[in-house]
Amino acid sequence: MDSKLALPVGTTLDRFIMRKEKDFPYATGELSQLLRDIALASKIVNREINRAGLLDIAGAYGNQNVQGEEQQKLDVIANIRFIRAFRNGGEVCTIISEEDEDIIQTGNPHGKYIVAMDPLDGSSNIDVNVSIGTIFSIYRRKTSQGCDGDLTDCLQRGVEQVAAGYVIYGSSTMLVYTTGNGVNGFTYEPSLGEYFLSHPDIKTPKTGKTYSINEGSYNSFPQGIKDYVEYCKSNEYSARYIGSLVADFHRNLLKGGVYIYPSTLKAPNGKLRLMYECNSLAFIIEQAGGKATDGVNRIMELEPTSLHQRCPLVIGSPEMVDKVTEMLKKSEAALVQA
Ligand SMILES: O=P(O)(O)OC[C@H]1O[C@](O)(COP(=O)(O)O)[C@@H](O)[C@@H]1O
Ligand SMILES: [Mg+2]
Ligand SMILES: [Mg+2]
Repeated sequence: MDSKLALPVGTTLDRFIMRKEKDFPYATGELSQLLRDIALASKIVNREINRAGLLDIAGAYGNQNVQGEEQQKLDVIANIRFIRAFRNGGEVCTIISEEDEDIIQTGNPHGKYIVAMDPLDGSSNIDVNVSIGTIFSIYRRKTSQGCDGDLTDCLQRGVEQVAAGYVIYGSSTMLVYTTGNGVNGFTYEPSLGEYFLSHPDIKTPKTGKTYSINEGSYNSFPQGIKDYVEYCKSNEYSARYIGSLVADFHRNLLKGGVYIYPSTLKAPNGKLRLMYECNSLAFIIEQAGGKATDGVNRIMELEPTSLHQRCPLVIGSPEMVDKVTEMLKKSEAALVQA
Protein backbone atom coordinates (compact mmCIF):
# COMPACT_ATOMS: atom_id res chain seq x y z
CA MET A 1 0.00 0.00 0.00
CA ASP A 2 1.30 3.42 -0.91
CA SER A 3 2.91 4.54 2.36
CA LYS A 4 1.42 7.98 2.14
CA LEU A 5 -2.09 6.57 2.12
CA ALA A 6 -2.61 3.54 4.40
CA LEU A 7 -6.36 3.65 4.94
CA PRO A 8 -7.84 1.73 7.89
CA VAL A 9 -9.93 -1.40 7.56
CA GLY A 10 -13.57 -0.32 7.47
CA THR A 11 -12.98 2.60 5.09
CA THR A 12 -15.79 2.69 2.55
CA LEU A 13 -14.91 1.90 -1.07
CA ASP A 14 -16.08 5.35 -2.10
CA ARG A 15 -13.76 7.11 0.36
CA PHE A 16 -10.89 4.77 -0.60
CA ILE A 17 -11.32 5.57 -4.31
CA MET A 18 -11.52 9.29 -3.59
CA ARG A 19 -8.44 9.32 -1.38
CA LYS A 20 -6.42 7.15 -3.76
CA GLU A 21 -7.26 9.50 -6.57
CA LYS A 22 -5.30 12.17 -4.70
CA ASP A 23 -2.16 10.08 -5.30
CA PHE A 24 -2.45 10.93 -8.98
CA PRO A 25 -2.16 14.71 -9.49
CA TYR A 26 -3.36 14.37 -13.09
CA ALA A 27 -6.31 12.14 -12.20
CA THR A 28 -9.55 13.44 -13.70
CA GLY A 29 -11.94 11.24 -11.73
CA GLU A 30 -13.21 9.21 -14.70
CA LEU A 31 -11.51 5.97 -13.65
CA SER A 32 -12.79 6.52 -10.10
CA GLN A 33 -16.31 6.93 -11.44
CA LEU A 34 -15.93 3.78 -13.55
CA LEU A 35 -14.87 1.79 -10.46
CA ARG A 36 -17.98 3.11 -8.71
CA ASP A 37 -20.13 2.03 -11.69
CA ILE A 38 -18.69 -1.48 -11.41
CA ALA A 39 -19.38 -1.55 -7.67
CA LEU A 40 -22.98 -0.44 -8.27
CA ALA A 41 -23.64 -3.07 -10.95
CA SER A 42 -22.12 -5.76 -8.73
CA LYS A 43 -24.53 -4.86 -5.90
CA ILE A 44 -27.50 -5.36 -8.25
CA VAL A 45 -26.11 -8.64 -9.59
CA ASN A 46 -25.40 -9.76 -6.02
CA ARG A 47 -29.06 -9.19 -5.14
CA GLU A 48 -30.20 -11.25 -8.16
CA ILE A 49 -27.78 -14.08 -7.31
CA ASN A 50 -28.92 -14.22 -3.69
CA ARG A 51 -32.54 -14.57 -4.81
CA ALA A 52 -31.90 -16.79 -7.83
CA GLY A 53 -33.47 -19.84 -6.23
CA LEU A 54 -36.67 -17.95 -5.40
CA LEU A 55 -37.17 -16.17 -8.67
CA ASP A 56 -37.41 -17.75 -12.08
CA ILE A 57 -33.84 -16.75 -12.88
CA ALA A 58 -32.19 -20.08 -12.22
CA GLY A 59 -31.22 -22.42 -15.05
CA ALA A 60 -30.43 -22.15 -18.74
CA TYR A 61 -31.42 -19.19 -20.86
CA GLY A 62 -31.86 -21.33 -23.97
CA ASN A 63 -29.08 -19.73 -26.05
CA GLN A 64 -25.45 -20.55 -26.73
CA ASN A 65 -22.82 -17.82 -26.46
CA VAL A 66 -19.92 -17.27 -28.87
CA GLN A 67 -17.93 -19.90 -26.93
CA GLY A 68 -20.55 -22.51 -27.79
CA GLU A 69 -21.52 -22.68 -24.09
CA GLU A 70 -25.11 -22.89 -22.89
CA GLN A 71 -25.89 -19.45 -21.47
CA GLN A 72 -27.39 -19.41 -17.98
CA LYS A 73 -30.10 -16.84 -17.23
CA LEU A 74 -27.76 -15.20 -14.71
CA ASP A 75 -25.03 -14.93 -17.36
CA VAL A 76 -27.46 -12.85 -19.41
CA ILE A 77 -28.79 -10.84 -16.45
CA ALA A 78 -25.27 -9.99 -15.22
CA ASN A 79 -24.23 -9.05 -18.76
CA ILE A 80 -27.22 -6.69 -19.12
CA ARG A 81 -26.63 -5.11 -15.69
CA PHE A 82 -22.95 -4.33 -16.30
CA ILE A 83 -23.53 -3.06 -19.85
CA ARG A 84 -26.30 -0.78 -18.54
CA ALA A 85 -24.04 0.55 -15.76
CA PHE A 86 -21.29 1.35 -18.29
CA ARG A 87 -23.78 2.99 -20.66
CA ASN A 88 -25.31 5.15 -17.91
CA GLY A 89 -21.94 5.91 -16.31
CA GLY A 90 -20.57 7.52 -19.45
CA GLU A 91 -16.88 6.62 -18.88
CA VAL A 92 -16.76 3.55 -21.15
CA CYS A 93 -16.89 3.78 -24.96
CA THR A 94 -16.59 0.09 -25.82
CA ILE A 95 -17.06 -3.27 -24.07
CA ILE A 96 -15.75 -6.79 -24.71
CA SER A 97 -18.01 -9.35 -23.04
CA GLU A 98 -17.77 -13.13 -22.79
CA GLU A 99 -21.48 -13.22 -23.60
CA ASP A 100 -21.28 -11.17 -26.85
CA GLU A 101 -19.45 -12.19 -30.03
CA ASP A 102 -18.69 -8.66 -31.14
CA ILE A 103 -17.56 -5.56 -29.27
CA ILE A 104 -20.39 -3.52 -27.75
CA GLN A 105 -20.48 0.23 -28.35
CA THR A 106 -22.02 2.06 -25.43
CA GLY A 107 -22.99 5.22 -27.29
CA ASN A 108 -20.53 7.16 -25.12
CA PRO A 109 -18.04 8.23 -27.81
CA HIS A 110 -16.37 10.50 -25.30
CA GLY A 111 -15.79 7.61 -22.93
CA LYS A 112 -12.05 7.18 -22.31
CA TYR A 113 -12.14 3.54 -21.32
CA ILE A 114 -12.53 0.05 -22.72
CA VAL A 115 -13.83 -2.68 -20.41
CA ALA A 116 -13.29 -6.40 -21.00
CA MET A 117 -15.53 -8.53 -18.78
CA ASP A 118 -16.68 -11.96 -17.76
CA PRO A 119 -20.04 -10.90 -16.31
CA LEU A 120 -20.62 -14.21 -14.55
CA ASP A 121 -17.72 -16.56 -13.91
CA GLY A 122 -18.30 -20.12 -12.77
CA SER A 123 -21.59 -20.53 -14.64
CA SER A 124 -21.65 -24.27 -13.99
CA ASN A 125 -21.96 -23.49 -10.26
CA ILE A 126 -24.81 -20.96 -10.46
CA ASP A 127 -27.67 -23.35 -9.63
CA VAL A 128 -25.85 -25.27 -6.93
CA ASN A 129 -25.15 -22.35 -4.59
CA VAL A 130 -21.37 -22.43 -5.00
CA SER A 131 -19.31 -19.21 -5.16
CA ILE A 132 -19.31 -17.46 -8.54
CA GLY A 133 -17.90 -14.16 -9.71
CA THR A 134 -17.47 -11.29 -12.16
CA ILE A 135 -14.06 -10.49 -13.70
CA PHE A 136 -13.05 -7.21 -15.39
CA SER A 137 -10.14 -5.43 -17.03
CA ILE A 138 -9.99 -1.71 -17.85
CA TYR A 139 -7.90 -0.22 -20.65
CA ARG A 140 -7.50 3.38 -21.82
CA ARG A 141 -8.67 3.76 -25.41
CA LYS A 142 -5.95 4.29 -28.01
CA THR A 143 -8.07 5.98 -30.67
CA SER A 144 -9.16 9.57 -30.16
CA GLN A 145 -12.37 10.33 -28.33
CA GLY A 146 -15.46 11.33 -30.23
CA CYS A 147 -15.96 8.04 -32.05
CA ASP A 148 -16.66 4.47 -31.13
CA GLY A 149 -13.74 2.38 -29.93
CA ASP A 150 -12.40 -0.24 -32.35
CA LEU A 151 -10.38 -3.46 -32.31
CA THR A 152 -7.07 -1.64 -31.80
CA ASP A 153 -8.55 -0.21 -28.63
CA CYS A 154 -9.79 -3.62 -27.57
CA LEU A 155 -6.89 -5.94 -28.40
CA GLN A 156 -4.34 -4.53 -25.96
CA ARG A 157 -1.81 -6.63 -24.00
CA GLY A 158 -2.31 -7.19 -20.30
CA VAL A 159 0.55 -4.83 -19.46
CA GLU A 160 -1.62 -2.00 -20.84
CA GLN A 161 -4.36 -2.51 -18.24
CA VAL A 162 -5.03 0.58 -16.09
CA ALA A 163 -7.11 -1.46 -13.64
CA ALA A 164 -8.44 -4.98 -13.15
CA GLY A 165 -10.42 -6.88 -10.59
CA TYR A 166 -13.14 -9.30 -9.71
CA VAL A 167 -16.21 -9.63 -7.55
CA ILE A 168 -16.74 -12.91 -5.70
CA TYR A 169 -20.33 -13.73 -4.78
CA GLY A 170 -19.69 -16.24 -2.00
CA SER A 171 -20.37 -16.63 1.70
CA SER A 172 -19.75 -12.90 1.62
CA THR A 173 -19.49 -10.71 -1.44
CA MET A 174 -16.14 -9.07 -2.06
CA LEU A 175 -14.68 -6.71 -4.64
CA VAL A 176 -10.92 -7.09 -5.15
CA TYR A 177 -9.07 -4.77 -7.54
CA THR A 178 -5.82 -3.08 -8.51
CA THR A 179 -4.95 0.10 -10.37
CA GLY A 180 -1.30 -0.88 -10.43
CA ASN A 181 -0.60 0.24 -6.85
CA GLY A 182 -1.18 -2.92 -4.91
CA VAL A 183 -4.31 -5.03 -4.42
CA ASN A 184 -7.15 -4.24 -2.01
CA GLY A 185 -10.25 -6.20 -1.05
CA PHE A 186 -13.61 -4.78 0.04
CA THR A 187 -16.41 -6.73 1.69
CA TYR A 188 -20.03 -5.86 0.91
CA GLU A 189 -22.39 -5.05 3.82
CA PRO A 190 -25.83 -5.59 2.21
CA SER A 191 -27.83 -3.96 5.02
CA LEU A 192 -25.86 -0.73 4.46
CA GLY A 193 -25.42 -1.25 0.72
CA GLU A 194 -21.73 -0.39 1.09
CA TYR A 195 -18.37 -2.00 0.37
CA PHE A 196 -15.86 -1.64 3.23
CA LEU A 197 -12.08 -2.13 3.08
CA SER A 198 -11.50 -5.55 4.69
CA HIS A 199 -8.31 -6.81 3.02
CA PRO A 200 -5.80 -3.95 2.56
CA ASP A 201 -2.63 -4.47 0.54
CA ILE A 202 -3.09 -8.17 -0.24
CA LYS A 203 0.17 -10.09 -0.74
CA THR A 204 0.04 -13.73 -1.83
CA PRO A 205 2.31 -16.18 0.03
CA LYS A 206 5.49 -17.09 -1.86
CA THR A 207 4.44 -20.73 -1.85
CA GLY A 208 1.66 -22.97 -0.57
CA LYS A 209 0.37 -26.55 -0.38
CA THR A 210 -2.79 -26.24 -2.45
CA TYR A 211 -3.12 -27.04 -6.12
CA SER A 212 -6.27 -26.43 -8.21
CA ILE A 213 -6.71 -28.33 -11.47
CA ASN A 214 -9.54 -30.38 -12.99
CA GLU A 215 -7.92 -33.83 -12.85
CA GLY A 216 -10.81 -35.21 -14.85
CA SER A 217 -8.78 -34.34 -17.95
CA TYR A 218 -5.55 -35.78 -16.49
CA ASN A 219 -5.01 -38.25 -19.33
CA SER A 220 -4.76 -35.47 -21.87
CA PHE A 221 -2.58 -33.10 -19.83
CA PRO A 222 0.89 -32.21 -21.18
CA GLN A 223 3.54 -34.47 -19.57
CA GLY A 224 4.97 -31.58 -17.53
CA ILE A 225 1.57 -30.92 -15.94
CA LYS A 226 1.13 -34.64 -15.16
CA ASP A 227 4.58 -34.54 -13.53
CA TYR A 228 3.58 -31.50 -11.46
CA VAL A 229 0.35 -33.16 -10.27
CA GLU A 230 2.36 -36.24 -9.23
CA TYR A 231 4.86 -33.93 -7.49
CA CYS A 232 2.00 -32.33 -5.52
CA LYS A 233 0.64 -35.74 -4.54
CA SER A 234 4.03 -37.06 -3.48
CA ASN A 235 4.40 -33.96 -1.29
CA GLU A 236 0.88 -34.41 0.10
CA TYR A 237 -0.38 -31.08 -1.15
CA SER A 238 -4.15 -30.50 -0.90
CA ALA A 239 -6.21 -30.67 -4.08
CA ARG A 240 -8.89 -27.97 -4.12
CA TYR A 241 -11.02 -27.32 -7.23
CA ILE A 242 -14.29 -25.39 -6.94
CA GLY A 243 -14.79 -25.07 -10.68
CA SER A 244 -15.27 -21.30 -10.43
CA LEU A 245 -12.04 -19.60 -11.51
CA VAL A 246 -12.69 -16.55 -9.30
CA ALA A 247 -13.26 -18.68 -6.20
CA ASP A 248 -10.24 -20.95 -6.76
CA PHE A 249 -8.09 -17.90 -7.53
CA HIS A 250 -9.32 -15.97 -4.47
CA ARG A 251 -8.52 -18.81 -2.07
CA ASN A 252 -5.03 -19.29 -3.49
CA LEU A 253 -4.40 -15.52 -3.52
CA LEU A 254 -5.06 -15.29 0.23
CA LYS A 255 -3.73 -18.65 1.41
CA GLY A 256 -1.08 -19.56 -1.18
CA GLY A 257 -1.51 -22.09 -3.96
CA VAL A 258 -1.54 -22.54 -7.71
CA TYR A 259 -4.43 -22.78 -10.18
CA ILE A 260 -3.76 -24.53 -13.48
CA TYR A 261 -5.99 -24.78 -16.54
CA PRO A 262 -3.63 -26.42 -19.04
CA SER A 263 -4.00 -27.17 -22.70
CA THR A 264 -5.70 -30.53 -23.17
CA LEU A 265 -6.62 -32.66 -26.18
CA LYS A 266 -10.19 -31.29 -25.90
CA ALA A 267 -8.96 -27.70 -25.45
CA PRO A 268 -5.51 -27.35 -27.10
CA ASN A 269 -5.39 -23.66 -26.08
CA GLY A 270 -6.87 -24.29 -22.67
CA LYS A 271 -10.38 -23.08 -21.81
CA LEU A 272 -9.93 -19.68 -20.21
CA ARG A 273 -10.13 -16.43 -22.15
CA LEU A 274 -7.10 -14.11 -22.31
CA MET A 275 -8.93 -10.75 -22.42
CA TYR A 276 -11.38 -11.10 -19.53
CA GLU A 277 -10.19 -13.95 -17.35
CA CYS A 278 -6.40 -14.46 -17.66
CA ASN A 279 -5.16 -10.87 -18.11
CA SER A 280 -7.36 -9.52 -15.31
CA LEU A 281 -6.26 -12.07 -12.73
CA ALA A 282 -2.64 -11.90 -13.93
CA PHE A 283 -2.56 -8.15 -13.14
CA ILE A 284 -3.98 -8.84 -9.68
CA ILE A 285 -1.62 -11.72 -8.85
CA GLU A 286 1.47 -9.82 -10.04
CA GLN A 287 0.46 -6.80 -7.94
CA ALA A 288 0.15 -9.20 -4.99
CA GLY A 289 3.63 -10.65 -5.56
CA GLY A 290 2.57 -13.77 -7.48
CA LYS A 291 2.97 -14.92 -11.08
CA ALA A 292 0.80 -15.85 -14.10
CA THR A 293 2.00 -17.68 -17.21
CA ASP A 294 0.63 -19.84 -20.02
CA GLY A 295 3.14 -22.44 -18.87
CA VAL A 296 5.95 -20.68 -20.69
CA ASN A 297 5.22 -16.98 -21.27
CA ARG A 298 4.09 -14.20 -18.95
CA ILE A 299 0.32 -13.84 -19.53
CA MET A 300 0.46 -10.02 -19.41
CA GLU A 301 2.86 -9.93 -22.40
CA LEU A 302 0.79 -12.16 -24.66
CA GLU A 303 -0.24 -10.31 -27.82
CA PRO A 304 -4.04 -10.64 -28.24
CA THR A 305 -5.27 -11.44 -31.76
CA SER A 306 -8.97 -12.04 -31.14
CA LEU A 307 -11.56 -10.98 -28.57
CA HIS A 308 -12.36 -14.41 -27.21
CA GLN A 309 -9.00 -16.16 -27.64
CA ARG A 310 -8.13 -18.80 -25.07
CA CYS A 311 -4.79 -19.56 -23.44
CA PRO A 312 -3.51 -22.06 -20.87
CA LEU A 313 -3.21 -20.55 -17.37
CA VAL A 314 -0.81 -21.24 -14.49
CA ILE A 315 -1.40 -18.65 -11.76
CA GLY A 316 -0.69 -18.18 -8.08
CA SER A 317 2.20 -18.23 -5.60
CA PRO A 318 5.45 -17.40 -7.44
CA GLU A 319 7.49 -20.42 -6.32
CA MET A 320 4.69 -22.81 -7.29
CA VAL A 321 4.25 -21.23 -10.75
CA ASP A 322 8.03 -21.46 -11.23
CA LYS A 323 7.90 -25.17 -10.32
CA VAL A 324 5.23 -25.83 -12.95
CA THR A 325 7.27 -23.91 -15.57
CA GLU A 326 10.39 -25.89 -14.62
CA MET A 327 8.56 -29.22 -14.99
CA LEU A 328 7.03 -28.25 -18.34
CA LYS A 329 10.48 -27.22 -19.62
CA LYS A 330 12.05 -30.48 -18.38
CA SER A 331 9.37 -32.65 -20.05
CA GLU A 332 9.69 -30.65 -23.29
CA ALA A 333 13.49 -31.17 -23.21
CA ALA A 334 13.00 -34.90 -22.59
CA LEU A 335 10.65 -35.07 -25.59
CA VAL A 336 13.24 -33.36 -27.82
CA GLN A 337 15.97 -35.77 -26.69
CA ALA A 338 13.72 -38.85 -27.14
O1 LIG B 1 -15.37 -27.50 -15.81
P1 LIG B 1 -13.97 -27.15 -16.14
O2 LIG B 1 -13.54 -27.61 -17.50
O3 LIG B 1 -13.00 -27.56 -15.08
O4 LIG B 1 -13.91 -25.55 -16.22
C1 LIG B 1 -14.11 -24.77 -15.07
C2 LIG B 1 -13.65 -23.39 -15.39
O5 LIG B 1 -14.49 -22.84 -16.40
C3 LIG B 1 -15.07 -21.62 -15.95
O6 LIG B 1 -16.34 -21.88 -15.47
C4 LIG B 1 -15.12 -20.71 -17.16
O7 LIG B 1 -15.72 -19.51 -16.87
P2 LIG B 1 -17.26 -19.15 -17.23
O8 LIG B 1 -18.10 -19.82 -16.24
O9 LIG B 1 -17.25 -17.68 -17.12
O10 LIG B 1 -17.52 -19.61 -18.65
C5 LIG B 1 -14.17 -21.15 -14.83
O11 LIG B 1 -14.80 -20.35 -13.89
C6 LIG B 1 -13.74 -22.46 -14.19
O12 LIG B 1 -12.53 -22.38 -13.51
MG1 LIG C 1 -15.24 -17.28 -16.61
MG1 LIG D 1 -18.66 -16.30 -17.62
